[in-house]
Amino acid sequence: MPDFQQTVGVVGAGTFGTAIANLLSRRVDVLLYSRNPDTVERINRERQNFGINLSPRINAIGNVQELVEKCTLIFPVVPSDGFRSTMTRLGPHLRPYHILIHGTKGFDVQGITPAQMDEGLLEPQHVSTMSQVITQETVVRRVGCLSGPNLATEILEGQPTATVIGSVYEEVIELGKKVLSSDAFHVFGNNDILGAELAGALKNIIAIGSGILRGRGLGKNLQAMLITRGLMEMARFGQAMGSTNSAFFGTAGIGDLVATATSKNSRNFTFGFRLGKGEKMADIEATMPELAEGVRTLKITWHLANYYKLRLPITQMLYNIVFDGYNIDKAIKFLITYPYDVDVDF
Ligand SMILES: NC(=O)C1=CN([C@@H]2O[C@H](COP(=O)(O)OP(=O)(O)OC[C@H]3O[C@@H](n4cnc5c(N)ncnc54)[C@H](O)[C@@H]3O)[C@@H](O)[C@H]2O)C=CC1
Ligand SMILES: O=C(CO)COP(=O)(O)O
Repeated sequence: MPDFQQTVGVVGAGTFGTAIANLLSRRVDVLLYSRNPDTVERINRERQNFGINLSPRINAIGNVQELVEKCTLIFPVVPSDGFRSTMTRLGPHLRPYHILIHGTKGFDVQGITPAQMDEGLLEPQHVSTMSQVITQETVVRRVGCLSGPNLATEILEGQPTATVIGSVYEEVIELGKKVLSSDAFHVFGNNDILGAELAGALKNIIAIGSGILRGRGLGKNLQAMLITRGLMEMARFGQAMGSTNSAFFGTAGIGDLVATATSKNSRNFTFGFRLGKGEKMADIEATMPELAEGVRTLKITWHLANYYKLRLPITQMLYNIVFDGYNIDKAIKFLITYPYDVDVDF
């Protein structure tokens, strides 16, 4: 494939969108979309975002139609609860020749009210991954996802890491590799896009748990066990949703799980850490402008696990702690004494 010369779009000028824009700017010109006109004006004036200097190849833009007309390849990187509305905004301008590779790690819920969900009425038909939302809301078919240990703060500092582009289309993987690969960013490809998306979303739940343990002052032994058993729960849930196990044991799974579940740069870990220190959910919510994705994912996963009749004790205890105020020390005791009888059980 010859060098890709076109301008590439990024939708969402948050920390990860900015990190992706900076990586892309090593190879291509980038248009970074923000829905906030003040953000667009500030980025273009200051040439900085989150205190990081932006490459001269990055320009902020507030007009979605212009972005879509100028860019064939677009990276949507907005939180999962705003993803569908973002796609409905882009949808009328997108054409079948567009390629979308998203970086969002969460689930979409549609066709059920929050109250109905709380009544236990959530079913798989209500839940979509972001790639599914793209194909539901737009004519674009060549879709991929980015998933891996990609803490935005580290990428913005220029630290090296790796990612996976999940897509059933080889050309999407190849194009993603072409525009993103560098000596600071290794890009793998995997045709199991569902597995990559599920792994990226589910690991945030375990990262919350790991943060709780750390906040409680507990050490590496227990953290290691949480990660080990947490990975099993992720894979088991993934199987129920139709993915293979393999994605959970690669860069998008164990790779991202270790990074997110051990880093104070992770919002999910930090959310858990603050819970573990004894802060109340409402106080944390009030001081986290964009709440950690894992909180939403935990609720959706717990309801779907009930639907599938899965036994996921860590997910269960985290749900009890986060949404019902269950005592953390009792939850830890429950898990330590849980009748796990097999070490590797899949
Ligand atoms: N921060 C990180 O280290 C990483 C984040 N991710 C994922 O990337 C996604 C975005 O995360 P961050 O950039 O960290 O979040 P952020 O909170 O820093 O930024 C989100 C951005 O999206 C914008 N936004 C929200 N709803 C929107 C909408 N409906 N239309 C247009 N823009 C909208 C917000 O204004 C904000 O600028 C999340 O799903 C997260 O899980 C993935 C890998 C690493
Ligand atoms: O996906 C992540 C890192 O790869 C998670 O980052 P956050 O916990 O900050 O959302």
